[in-house]
Amino acid sequence: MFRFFRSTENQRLIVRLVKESFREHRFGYGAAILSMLVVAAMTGASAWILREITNEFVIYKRLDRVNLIAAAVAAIFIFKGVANFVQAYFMSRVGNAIIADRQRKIYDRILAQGIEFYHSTSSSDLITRMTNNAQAARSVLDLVVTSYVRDLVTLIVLVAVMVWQQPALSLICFVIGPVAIFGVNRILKRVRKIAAMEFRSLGQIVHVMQETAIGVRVVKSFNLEGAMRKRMYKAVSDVENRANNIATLEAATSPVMETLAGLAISGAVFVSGFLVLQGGQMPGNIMAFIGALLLAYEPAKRLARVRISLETGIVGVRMMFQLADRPLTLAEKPDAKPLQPGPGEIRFDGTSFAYPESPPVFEGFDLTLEAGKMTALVGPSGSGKSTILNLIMRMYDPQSGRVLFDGQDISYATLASVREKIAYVSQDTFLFAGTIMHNIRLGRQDATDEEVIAAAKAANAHDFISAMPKGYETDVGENGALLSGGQRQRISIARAMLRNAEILLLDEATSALDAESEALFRDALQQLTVGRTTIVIAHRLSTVHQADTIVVLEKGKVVESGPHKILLKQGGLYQKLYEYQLMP
Ligand SMILES: Nc1ncnc2c1ncn2[C@@H]1O[C@H](COP(=O)(O)OP(=O)(O)OP(=O)(O)O)[C@@H](O)[C@H]1O
Repeated sequence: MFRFFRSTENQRLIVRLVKESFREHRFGYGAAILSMLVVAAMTGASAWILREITNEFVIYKRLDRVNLIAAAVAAIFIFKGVANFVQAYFMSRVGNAIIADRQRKIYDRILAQGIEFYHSTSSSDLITRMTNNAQAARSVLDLVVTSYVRDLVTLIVLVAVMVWQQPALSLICFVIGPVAIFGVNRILKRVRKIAAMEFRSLGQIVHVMQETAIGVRVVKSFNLEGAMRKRMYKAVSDVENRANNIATLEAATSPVMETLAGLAISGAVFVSGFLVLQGGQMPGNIMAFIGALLLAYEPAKRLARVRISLETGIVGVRMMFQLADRPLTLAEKPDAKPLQPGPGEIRFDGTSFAYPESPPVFEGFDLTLEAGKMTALVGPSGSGKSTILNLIMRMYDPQSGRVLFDGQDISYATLASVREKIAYVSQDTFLFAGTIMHNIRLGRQDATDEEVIAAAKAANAHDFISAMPKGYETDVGENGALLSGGQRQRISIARAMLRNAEILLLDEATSALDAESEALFRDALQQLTVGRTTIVIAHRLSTVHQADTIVVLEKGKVVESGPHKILLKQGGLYQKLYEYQLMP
């Protein structure tokens, strides 16, 4: 136990966890700790009463004390029972509250992170953290409180009883204790290593499960069941083996402890025999001593093993704090102000940008996107089209230069005010679990049912929605799996319609829609773009025709810009792309 406090990293983690949690749950922990003290005192009293029973009944033959002592025994156990209940009640209340608090905190932190964080962290890792780390925090706190308060105080009380009754005999405990701690510590290092590996394997199980569910079409069509099964079985066996290893190591502490306890108790019994039979000691004192020694065994065993039990939980707590301490990849400036309304002009002014650990995409990039007009971005793959949308949405901040909305630098604005101005229709439409009504309403959460229906009508989605048996209350399935690609796209347009934002960003879908769906989609889009600053990554000839300006990008530079007809006549990159790439 004492060595535990020398392990500085674990100590730091636990002190931080205890500080944060005790601050928030003062009352619950206070009540639990008080009742633990009562439990400890009652355990001491139950050893003590053995002395009274033996001396008063056997030696002094005091019939008049029988009632009193019997009542005292009953009182000790009733008090102990009630205190145990109070302790368990508050510990589980606080424990559950801690899991909930931690999950909220972990989620808030993940949610506050910028998109870069999500690119560098696997979703299975996040899911495992959410479930495991909060649980780990609870187990560590439970262990710390029960071991270092209940068990430690019980042990101190019992040792006090022992010393009081038989000071010389008590020395046995002071010899055996350190030997036990030394034996257990040797096992500890191995447990630590295995616990970390077990966590990684758990993450792997979630990861493979997720890939199976998301990639089910590929898994089935390429007959990948065997390969996936192999990966899953390996992860499952890894967890099984590691859990077995930890259990074996934990169990290995038992023979050590039992042997030492056996030696201590038999030594004490041996010496006591002489003390009573030849030394004239009162047998009651010896009974109280042996009683205390026997009662001390369980809390002492738990205390000696506490570090091993803590090890698995600490892995999760460490990960939880790593997440909490990870700086936000994109944070608002402390004095960030909301953007003022304006017509919706967007300007890149000497903007330089590179993704983390990647070469620059833009260097000193200038571009003005006119308010209320439609600009189509075209260019070869990797030329920077999606990056322009990312910078407008402020998914990233440029390393130098500015992105301005109506003359206001968006990196000094609040994130919410930037995103409020934008409606984004992405190529891979994402629908959330729930009904069609719910999914469209995500565009503007205070919209009435009538407004949602109006948006769906404008997006040419109303007819197919009404034709469904449950209409707007139809469940879309996971990520809209129960709808067709064209239907999903029109729902995402309805969502953007409802948002009614100044700026519309459109990563136009390349997926082949049938002719009718495409016509409906294009028509819906046309309605959506009226009067808004629209920037579209164009893959369709029709969209390029519709655009007021076409900006042709190549390797992060604007190489041509202007209306379709003029660019086509110039015979440059646009004409080439138009002929080879954009022709349907
Ligand atoms: N998250 C990222 N991290 C690192 N590099 C990235 C990231 N996203 C894009 N890039 C790189 O930035 C450059 C510009 O990519 P961008 O996605 O803007 O091109 P694009 O013109 O939209 O291409 P496409 O038409 O293929 O979608 C490319 O070289 C790409 O490899």
